[in-house]
Amino acid sequence: MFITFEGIDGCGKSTQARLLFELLNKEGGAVLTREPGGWEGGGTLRDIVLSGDLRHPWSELFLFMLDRTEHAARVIGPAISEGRHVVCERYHDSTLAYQVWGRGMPFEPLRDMAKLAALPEPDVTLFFKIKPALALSRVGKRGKPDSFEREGLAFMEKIDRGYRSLAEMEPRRWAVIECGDRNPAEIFAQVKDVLAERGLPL
Ligand SMILES: Nc1ncnc2c1ncn2[C@@H]1O[C@H](COP(=O)(O)OP(=O)(O)OP(=O)(O)O)[C@@H](O)[C@H]1O
Ligand SMILES: Cc1cn([C@H]2C[C@H](O)[C@@H](COP(=O)(O)O)O2)c(=O)[nH]c1=O
Repeated sequence: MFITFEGIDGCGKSTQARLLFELLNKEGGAVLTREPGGWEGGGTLRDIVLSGDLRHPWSELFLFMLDRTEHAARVIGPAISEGRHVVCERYHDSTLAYQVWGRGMPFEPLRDMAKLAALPEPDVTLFFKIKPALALSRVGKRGKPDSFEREGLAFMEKIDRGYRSLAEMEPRRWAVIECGDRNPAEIFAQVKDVLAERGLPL
């Protein structure tokens, strides 16, 4: 199964993705990956796109797409073909939430890029829904924020609206995980319930 994890910065995706990966990988074979940068060579691209140095929104978009197409070709596609479970932090929906709702780029052309590039479609997308102020307060306690985290609360509220809209558009693929102020174990229990409902009992 190809499972993507989505949500604003600091929502808890990495924490939950790791818990799921550890469970799925008990007998080996599962893949835990992320965007941007989840392929050999992707680290440099990640540094550039998160640096805040790019001057045109389309440069940012093209770098995220370049990262994704290589990631799909080198990591995600082969793993799916081998029948492995793939747990991926962020995927094309991050582009829709951040570049469309966040940066104001056009929805339909960006949505259609995934089909044009023949990207693998996720079986399930988990949206970790959290109050933007709470997520940002967690991000603030971490080290140096990246360029998106530095955009602040109003920006994260736009991204949050984007994710809510995307989840409403495709309820068969998306599952909303209400994080509230629950601890990681409580949230993970809901992740397992949702995946069981979607055909992956854990
Ligand atoms: N349920 C939770 N309750 C309290 N703190 C949490 C919870 N889940 C994660 N955290 C903490 O919040 C911070 C952000 O969590 P995490 O890195 O998992 O989020 P993320 O969505 O992957 O963030 P980003 O997208 O910015 O990398 C971390 O310090 C993590 O330990
Ligand atoms: C894939 C992707 C990511 N982003 C943004 C979202 C985050 O602010 C950063 C990635 O940082 P994280 O700590 O790994 O979550 O990049 C984006 O704007 N568009 C995308 O397609």
